[in-house]
Amino acid sequence: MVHPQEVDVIVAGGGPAGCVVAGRLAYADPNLKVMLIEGGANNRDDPWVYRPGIYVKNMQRDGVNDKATFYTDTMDSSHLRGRRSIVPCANILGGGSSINFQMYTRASGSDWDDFKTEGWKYQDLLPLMKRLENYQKPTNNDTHGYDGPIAISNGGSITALAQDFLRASDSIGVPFSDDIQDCNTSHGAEIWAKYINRHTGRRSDAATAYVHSVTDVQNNLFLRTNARVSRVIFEGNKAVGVAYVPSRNRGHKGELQETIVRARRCVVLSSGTLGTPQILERSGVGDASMLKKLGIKVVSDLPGVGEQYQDHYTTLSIYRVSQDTFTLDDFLRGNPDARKEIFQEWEMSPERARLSSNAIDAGFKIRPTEEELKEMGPEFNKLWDTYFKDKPDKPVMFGSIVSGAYADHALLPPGKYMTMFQYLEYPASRGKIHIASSNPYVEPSFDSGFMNNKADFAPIRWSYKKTREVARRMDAFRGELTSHHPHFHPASQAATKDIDIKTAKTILPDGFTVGIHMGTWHRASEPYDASKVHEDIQYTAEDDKAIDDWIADHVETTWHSLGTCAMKPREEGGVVDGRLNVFGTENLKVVDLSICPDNLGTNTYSSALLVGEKGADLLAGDLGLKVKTPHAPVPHAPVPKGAPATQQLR
Ligand SMILES: Cc1cc2nc3c(=O)[nH]c(=O)nc-3n(C[C@H](O)[C@H](O)[C@H](O)COP(=O)(O)OP(=O)(O)OC[C@H]3O[C@@H](n4cnc5c(N)ncnc54)[C@H](O)[C@@H]3O)c2cc1C
Repeated sequence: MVHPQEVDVIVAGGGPAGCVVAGRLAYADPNLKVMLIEGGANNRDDPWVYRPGIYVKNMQRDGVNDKATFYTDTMDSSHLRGRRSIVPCANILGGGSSINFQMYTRASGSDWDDFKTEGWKYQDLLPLMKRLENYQKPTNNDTHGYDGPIAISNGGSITALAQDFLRASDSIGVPFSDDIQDCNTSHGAEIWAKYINRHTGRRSDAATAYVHSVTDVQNNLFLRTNARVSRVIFEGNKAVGVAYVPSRNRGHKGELQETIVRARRCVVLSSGTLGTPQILERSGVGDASMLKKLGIKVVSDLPGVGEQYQDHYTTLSIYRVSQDTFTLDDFLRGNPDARKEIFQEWEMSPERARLSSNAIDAGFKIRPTEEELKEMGPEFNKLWDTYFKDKPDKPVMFGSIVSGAYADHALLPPGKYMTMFQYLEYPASRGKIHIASSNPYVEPSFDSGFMNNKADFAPIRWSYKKTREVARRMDAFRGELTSHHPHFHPASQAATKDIDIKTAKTILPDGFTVGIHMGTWHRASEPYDASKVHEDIQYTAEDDKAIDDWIADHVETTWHSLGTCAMKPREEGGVVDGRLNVFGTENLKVVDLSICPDNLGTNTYSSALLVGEKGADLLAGDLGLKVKTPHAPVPHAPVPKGAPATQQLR
């Protein structure tokens, strides 16, 4: 296909939101010329993308074929005890949806109402939430959709650890529910669904669903990959095109080699929360004084660009499990037999293979009780009163279980593990990102802002205790991997204990040192006793301090960046209006998670798709078009004979 130098609409960035906009518009009108420009490689039919269970590999950083860009704090953070945090974000077509962990959750209804923007209320958005889904699970509420391009299911397998987790959660007061993604439930546990098509076993990424589906049947959607958009081209304040450069700056002795493509109708920026503000600033949209210092001509003075960066915060704690539990550890270690078995299983029947899963099979949303709130200190209580108290649909924390260690296995002792993820859903902390040069190859200045508001410590501390109580009550539990827990004083009642000697002997039956008794390095757990009644661990103020230090040392991104180009009034630091138009410009929209003026209590793929759907409708409205449903047939998603009612028919 010959690439035109001028099209109707340019979409800069091929993440979920960008794929939805480009795909929906191109499908709406075969005469409309749409170009999607993506900084990373094409994801089409890449087995390292579509096989769900190998997602952790995407977090390896080898500098050769990285599927992620790794943003590191520019300065040491005093809130992280001198550490710099790292935020990986996607660098591949499909954006986060090509490399993410495929966990399906949705925001609470009040999250959207809190945007306080006409047309963005929960009830306005519900039809679009349904439009995007091909929900492949049974459900008892009317919030899901069945005819959309994005498949959601339990994947090819669910490990036994999930049931163990759900039973133990129930015993500590988190009840089981068959769907806590109804945009309303804020305290409950469930089998965690996945962005996996249950009929093919493949990841349901946004590029396959929205873009490849259209390029298979029409020729008006032009795709450029490995091309980094450096800036928007303006005539006056009207966007008329973009300039892009090769993503890798290897040729031309480091000189900028820009290619220009013109857009007759609109330029849409969808380069994600960390990419979009950089493009805006390089184009002259941002804080005027900062831009002038960098020698950039100001098009629109918007000091809010790049500010109010938000994420969710993850801590993870790792536990030992019995040797007869199925976990992915041997596969993740690269054990040749485990690898062969799991890959072969996928080749034979991907729809029910263990690789057709992310091994994150269960999770919960939780809110504290009155009693627990009292222990959470004044900073969090203040936030509770203003932010959570009157919004009963907002959870404070998520927790989920991984059947295996989410860690570098070269650094772990032999054995089997489970990981508890704790996610803070509405942090009060804020960060920022700004360019340091007009050159698109120069690293930006980044401050993740993690934990810079003290109110964020108490809920994470609370959820660490909660997930630990769940783990201790699970049948598979065989101790704590002490390196991945707070360093409590050894004499504390809360001190962690590693594997029990009986289980240790099943790991290394011929080991001469298993169970040697020195009393210092290793504190063994009691042997497993199925009839034991567990009392909650009591924590002292010193123990709480140990947990807070551990949080500062280890809290990480949840890869849910949002908020740097907020949709709110200009005088309040807003960057876009309710129709996603950039203030002070014409023909320029932002459509990605950077537009969120407040946080969303969810793993954010669902929200990025929803913002994309809303953006597609708004742009279609501007162009006098209407989005067509159902969307073009999704490649590799055939409907088997005797398709159940929840599968889309084609
Ligand atoms: C490792 C990881 C795990 C995650 N796990 C989950 C999960 O389990 N469940 C869930 O719901 N969500 C998850 N997420 C979050 C979810 O994937 C993101 O919220 C979502 O992808 C955001 O969509 P977006 O369109 O706003 O931006 P992005 O996905 O960030 O897409 C932006 C795109 O723009 C491209 N780009 C950037 N700059 C430029 C430029 N200058 N020129 C051209 N292209 C550019 C990037 O390469 C990228 O493809 C995860 C994300 C990551 C990274």
